[in-house]
Amino acid sequence: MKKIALKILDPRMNDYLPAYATEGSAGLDLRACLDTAITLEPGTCELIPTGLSIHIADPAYAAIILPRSGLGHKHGIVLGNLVGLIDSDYQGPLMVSAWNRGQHAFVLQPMERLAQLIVVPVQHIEFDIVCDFDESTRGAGGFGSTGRA
Ligand SMILES: O=c1ccn([C@H]2C[C@H](O)[C@@H](COP(=O)(O)OP(=O)(O)OP(=O)(O)O)O2)c(=O)[nH]1
Ligand SMILES: [Mg+2]
Repeated sequence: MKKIALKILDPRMNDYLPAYATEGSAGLDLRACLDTAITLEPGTCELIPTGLSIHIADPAYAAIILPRSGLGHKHGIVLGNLVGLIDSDYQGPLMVSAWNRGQHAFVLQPMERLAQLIVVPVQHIEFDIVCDFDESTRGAGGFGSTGRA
């Protein structure tokens, strides 16, 4: 298994280290490392510390922060940046932008699971500047060009 350096910024996180909930889980839950509950009013966005920092170090990997489906679907709590991208050279605190896109205030409790982190492979590329592409079946068709049903 790939090892990634993890720094525990808040000692309370020792009891809440991110772990895969099941053998097949893709995501590691990230918690709201707060001292007191905060209320996310509808339409507002708050940057929430996770109490952790990671250094992936290997440019062939990145981490992605995603919403939790239950919070997003039932309570409207998603991410202010929609998706968070953690660069392999980032060493700062892992933060979650919590956005209440719903109609009701949401009280976020200290240490509540707020979002999830996945680690994904990344392919660095270089560009080969061309005037024309080799023709593909799709060509420039997009945005529904293949129909709906
Ligand atoms: O949800 C997020 C998104 C980003 N980050 C951290 C890790 C990431 O490596 C860094 C920069 O993120 P990004 O490149 O998406 O933001 P930017 O607005 O382009 O900032 P920068 O100019 O620092 O790259 O911020 C988080 O902690 N949480
Ligand atoms: Mg950036």
